[in-house]
Amino acid sequence: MANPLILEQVVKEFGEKTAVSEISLQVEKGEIYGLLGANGAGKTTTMRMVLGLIYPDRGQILYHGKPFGDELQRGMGYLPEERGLYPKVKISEQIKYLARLRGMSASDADKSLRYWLDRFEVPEYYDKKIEELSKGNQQKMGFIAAVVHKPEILILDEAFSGLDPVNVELLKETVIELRNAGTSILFSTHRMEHVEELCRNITILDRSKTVLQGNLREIKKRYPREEVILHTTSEVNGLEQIEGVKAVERKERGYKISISNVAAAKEILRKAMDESEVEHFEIMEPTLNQIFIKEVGESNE
Ligand SMILES: Nc1ncnc2c1ncn2[C@@H]1O[C@H](COP(=O)(O)OP(=O)(O)OP(=O)(O)O)[C@@H](O)[C@H]1O
Repeated sequence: MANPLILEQVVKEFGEKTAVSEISLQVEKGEIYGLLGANGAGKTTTMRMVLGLIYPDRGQILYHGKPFGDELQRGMGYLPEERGLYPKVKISEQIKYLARLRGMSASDADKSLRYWLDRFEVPEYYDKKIEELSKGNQQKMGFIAAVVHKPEILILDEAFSGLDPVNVELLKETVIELRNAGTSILFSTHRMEHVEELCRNITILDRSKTVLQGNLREIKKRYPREEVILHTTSEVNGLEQIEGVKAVERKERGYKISISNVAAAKEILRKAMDESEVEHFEIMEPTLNQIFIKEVGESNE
């Protein structure tokens, strides 16, 4: 069966401005796909096209192998970056209304809404208005509005921004549960650690263009390891003098050392073992944050 969501060379222009140029990607069933990029890179525009809110100028978007149609909208959920719910309407009214629009029966919509309010430990919000809630709690209601009808494809644009750490964890757990239940999730964020935790495949956009794409594990393997973490029982002198060592940072429990080649790492370990006792030695994989800055930073220079 075709993947739930496929973008093929999708282009969007606003007048002279190309917001998205030839993006291609595929989101599989039960995966969280990361869409990353600096401000203005084209993430929201891409998501709005996936939702059928705006149309591509070229290329195509396929849902289970088919182009966009009314019935498809029912299978999608969207948490917009900006808040999308009416401030003065009762939460239960508007979320149930949205669920019914997307094909749920009144009783299923009610059941599902109550399930989610309980899940987020705020059953009393059923009778409240959005304007009565804090910003973070409004965001949680936006999330419920996106998932209340059990969509197959879920679009999350900066879903965790503005939430406190406890609520970030809560939403993260929920997103993982939805993925495990088979939901295909297109996820945009500026928080690289969330991508590292959640996403299998990623696309990094830079000023409308795809600059990096693929499986996150494999991408990380392609980048050189340029950092060593070393913990020893006593001080090790002269690490800076080793060939290939670029910088040595003293940390609470040892050293963080930037290197330009693997030979330097071996030499660091040898010296540390000669002069002290090594408690921990690790040649670190680059973080996604470092990769992002490398790709997006360099092309902006
Ligand atoms: N309706 C529009 N009319 C004209 N230009 C637009 C429109 N929507 C987006 N753009 C432009 O397209 C580019 C991509 O914008 P988009 O909102 O997709 O970026 P983004 O990656 O979501 O950024 P951010 O991280 O800041 O949310 C920007 O330069 C933006 O100014």
